[in-house]
Amino acid sequence: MPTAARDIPERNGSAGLDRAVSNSFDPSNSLSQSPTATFHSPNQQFHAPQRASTRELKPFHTQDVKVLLLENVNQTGQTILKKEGYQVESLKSSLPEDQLIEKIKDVQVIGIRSKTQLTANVLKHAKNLIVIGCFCIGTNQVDLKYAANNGICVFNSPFSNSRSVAELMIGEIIALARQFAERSMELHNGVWNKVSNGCWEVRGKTLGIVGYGHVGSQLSVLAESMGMNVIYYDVVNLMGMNTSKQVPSLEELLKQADFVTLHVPELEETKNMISTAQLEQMRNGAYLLNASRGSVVDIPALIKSMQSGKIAGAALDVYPNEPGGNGPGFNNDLNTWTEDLRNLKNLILTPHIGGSTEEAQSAIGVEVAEALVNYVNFGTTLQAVNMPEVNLRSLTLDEPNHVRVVYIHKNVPGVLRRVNEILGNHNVDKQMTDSRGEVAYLMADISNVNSSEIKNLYQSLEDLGSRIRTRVLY
Ligand SMILES: NC(=O)C1=CN([C@@H]2O[C@H](COP(=O)(O)OP(=O)(O)OC[C@H]3O[C@@H](n4cnc5c(N)ncnc54)[C@H](O)[C@@H]3O)[C@@H](O)[C@H]2O)C=CC1
Ligand SMILES: O=C(O)C(=O)COP(=O)(O)O
Repeated sequence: MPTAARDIPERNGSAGLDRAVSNSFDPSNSLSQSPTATFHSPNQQFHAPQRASTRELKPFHTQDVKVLLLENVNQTGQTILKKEGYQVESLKSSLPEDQLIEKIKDVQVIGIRSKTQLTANVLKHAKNLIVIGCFCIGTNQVDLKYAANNGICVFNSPFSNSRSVAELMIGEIIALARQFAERSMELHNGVWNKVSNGCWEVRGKTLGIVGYGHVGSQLSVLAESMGMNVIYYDVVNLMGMNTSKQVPSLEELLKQADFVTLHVPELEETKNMISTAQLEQMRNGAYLLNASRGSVVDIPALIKSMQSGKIAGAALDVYPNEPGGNGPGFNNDLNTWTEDLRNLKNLILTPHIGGSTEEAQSAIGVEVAEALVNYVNFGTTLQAVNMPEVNLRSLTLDEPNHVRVVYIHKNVPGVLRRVNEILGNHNVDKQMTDSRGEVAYLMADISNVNSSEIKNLYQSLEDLGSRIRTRVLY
């Protein structure tokens, strides 16, 4: 388990508690001083949950907070984090594991997209890390359980790129039906090939959506507006948009659909969800689209089905292994079947760009960066994907000697009694606690705390056997 130093930045390898407490008690920033002299109200644009008269809470000087952003996180997100005073390093691509391990040792905050793998092996080196921001929808690239059990909160952006993915699917459905990519490639090579054979309108055709969540349901509306019939399969019973209809099994969907499009998360159950048997169940001359995760389709099986003519076309945006950055690299070294795939006709290959639009990326940048700031500065876990959602009304400027205690602990009996014995010498103004699996999250605002008492308060909580992480914000 991490030591106390995890929660607070270290310098020159020394444990950070003394420094954090003394740093936070810069004489000009003393709790005993006038609150208006000490605290200023947070910038409303970036602290949506806070109100104008609320007080900023900082665990340490914000300029000590180090943030590593990978995979070209949008400028909107970078701006928000820099405005807080955090030290932000932003790289355009992901990092190989050994370099990632070196970098992650230093930072309190990391921001990634779909490529960077934050496995238990990487996270065990992240001794100072308190929060991960996935600037995307998927969180399969993070070991969420390991993170929670080690007090690292994870946030994502649940729907800001859903529309972009749905629009890409619409473009690709028409492109496949008209063999558009093929004709364009031929003409780029100087070949005029005017054909109608095997080219169709999409009106009146059936679209089968697998996974009717944020992306699937958006796509459903767009497809119906082009006159397509929409059916969908999902493990959850969901109300269909407009006249779309849920079917009881994947097999039923595959038998009926002219176009099959996949929008499920990467899970054990969705691995190779479309393989030889499922491709056989599809209609002759049907089309397959995958913009979910590369593991969902058995690509060698798809190659065979396309070579035999059973599947008339496909569009792939995601692959089991994807390059770490832009440039050459989509070859057999990455996935052994890449050359066979590249040689197929009526196959649209895109480099995981489903969510890559200006609109989506700038919205995601704001959403995730705000969640990170609210977590670092205020302990708020609203919208967290691996921790219970806990928030308290903000402390105001009228509450000068207040401290916010955040205590992440093992979800075992008797912890609250012991925590409240420690907090009990002060007035607990408000408290919220919730649990998710093995981890519980407690937030309490307590009053009448002298600066000299904070270190003891922190240490007493740290000494409890149930402790995962303690943060004292004031
Ligand atoms: N290509 C790209 O750039 C992007 C890819 N994605 C991928 O698309 C996936 C879906 O995104 P959203 O629609 O936002 O997710 P979502 O969570 O809103 O919807 C997923 C749906 O799949 C269903 N589902 C789960 N397991 C299933 C199973 N075994 N069979 C059938 N249905 C199942 C769920 O019940 C849910 O309704 C994400 O998890 C992500 O991996 C998301 C955004 C961009
Ligand atoms: O949002 C997702 O889950 C995606 O797959 C998009 O990922 P990206 O941000 O483009 O790496």
